[in-house]
Amino acid sequence: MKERGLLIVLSGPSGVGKGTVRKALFSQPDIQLQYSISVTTRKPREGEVDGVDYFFKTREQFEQMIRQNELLEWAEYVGNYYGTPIDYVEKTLQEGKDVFLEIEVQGAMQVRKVFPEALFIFLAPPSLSELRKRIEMRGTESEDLIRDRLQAAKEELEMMDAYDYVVENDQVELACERIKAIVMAEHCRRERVAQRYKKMLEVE
Ligand SMILES: Nc1nc2c(ncn2[C@@H]2O[C@H](COP(=O)(O)OP(=O)(O)O)[C@@H](O)[C@H]2O)c(=O)[nH]1
Ligand SMILES: Nc1ncnc2c1ncn2[C@@H]1O[C@H](COP(=O)(O)OP(=O)(O)O)[C@@H](O)[C@H]1O
Repeated sequence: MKERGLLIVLSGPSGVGKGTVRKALFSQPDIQLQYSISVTTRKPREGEVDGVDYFFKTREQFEQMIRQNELLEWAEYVGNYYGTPIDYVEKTLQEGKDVFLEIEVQGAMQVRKVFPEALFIFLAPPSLSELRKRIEMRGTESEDLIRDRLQAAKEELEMMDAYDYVVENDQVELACERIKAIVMAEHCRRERVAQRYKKMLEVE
């Protein structure tokens, strides 16, 4: 039977650079990850494509997915729903591939209940003022929404101790290298545990 893939969960406040770091990570030839596309009721930003960045749904459609147990986790964040379709995650892990979730903290805590063996990484900003600068620089949100997201950021930062690793996103390339090192180390650890277990069974 094929070994199950590793589930990797990346969280961090809005504007910290999750999307940017993830894209850098996915362009690296020496690490193969499968991105789980989330469902959201948020309106698409300019340039976002349905089925690539998110599956964009109405609130009714989203609530139906909740009722039909189609989501591994979901949360309401700054007035919109976000959730992870469970089928893709389950199927891909079973194929032995690593799955990468980029989700906020409430959802991450729900994932931990279902997949305690997943790897939880929190991407942290160098400072709150740098975080504000990055959200403003991106220019996708109004002043009101920036304020709400910064408020949510403060609550999210309080949750970082619940993660296995905290990675600072001071520079994109460095953050990307750190995450890569964590994933590779976790693979080695799992391999060692599996081998020890196998040996133990051989002896008995
Ligand atoms: N719980 C949960 N959060 C998600 C999911 N997809 C995205 N998010 C998070 O929702 C928050 C808002 O996402 P978005 O509106 O795209 O803003 P951005 O992170 O500032 O680009 C971010 O923290 C995302 O990581 C999901 O499927 N479930
Ligand atoms: N290490 C970094 N240094 C400076 N700017 C960054 C860094 N990482 C990301 N950014 C910029 O910050 C803004 C928010 O990044 P984004 O990836 O959209 O964040 P998130 O997905 O966490 O909301 C973007 O304009 C991005 O180019």
